[in-house]
Amino acid sequence: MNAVSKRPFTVFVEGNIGSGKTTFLEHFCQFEDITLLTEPVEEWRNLNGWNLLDLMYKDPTKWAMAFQSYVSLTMLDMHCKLTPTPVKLMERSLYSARYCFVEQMMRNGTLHPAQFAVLDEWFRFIHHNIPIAADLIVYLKATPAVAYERIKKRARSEEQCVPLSYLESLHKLHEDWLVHRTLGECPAPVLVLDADLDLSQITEEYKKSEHQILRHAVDVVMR
Ligand SMILES: Cc1cc2cn([C@H]3C[C@H](O)[C@@H](CO)O3)c(=O)nc2[nH]1
Repeated sequence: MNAVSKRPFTVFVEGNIGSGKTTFLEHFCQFEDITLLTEPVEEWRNLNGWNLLDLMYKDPTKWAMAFQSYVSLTMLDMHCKLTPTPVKLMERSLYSARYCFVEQMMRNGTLHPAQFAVLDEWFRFIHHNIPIAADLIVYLKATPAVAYERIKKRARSEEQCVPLSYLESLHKLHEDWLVHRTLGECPAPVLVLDADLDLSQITEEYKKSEHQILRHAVDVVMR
């Protein structure tokens, strides 16, 4: 009788550009009972030699559709990845793809309504036909000004042209989706963390999520 493998406790780590998701995920590297799936930015920067991220930021109206189509494919790949561990932490999801980034690009006219309709249809089809598990959403809530400063400091070349106004509208979409619940569907309970805290204080903030996450990682003795 082969053991029926329970699906892993799945966490989406959501937040604006520069909200500190990578730093948050690195905090959980220490636990071997957790599989970390970080955002496949390197795949977006090199698809058969094409840097779709750069193309999108350089000419959004021309490349947003191709970029968001590919982002959705890579996110679906992450959702479908089988993990050997009882806990799976994903950076972002098909939900933030649809309700934050695609929504933002439709509202600011970067995506033509017909292009938006195609991306929305893909999202609906996947959402209704492929089980995309979520047990908890950790929302790293950062004020746009703090996120903006971090982006400048991180200096990812493609992002240097991202204006504060873009972060402000993305922030509002995250708030509507995860806090006010006025946009789209929220697939799991949301734990909001204060992502404005700087590195020294933020580890304390992370510990708030440790309990909710690690209690599903069988071999970790709680501190
Ligand atoms: C799901 C999803 C993630 C994601 C990231 N991005 C951008 C924001 C950042 O500049 C970079 C890495 O997150 O990619 C985007 O435009 N659309 C996205 N959709």
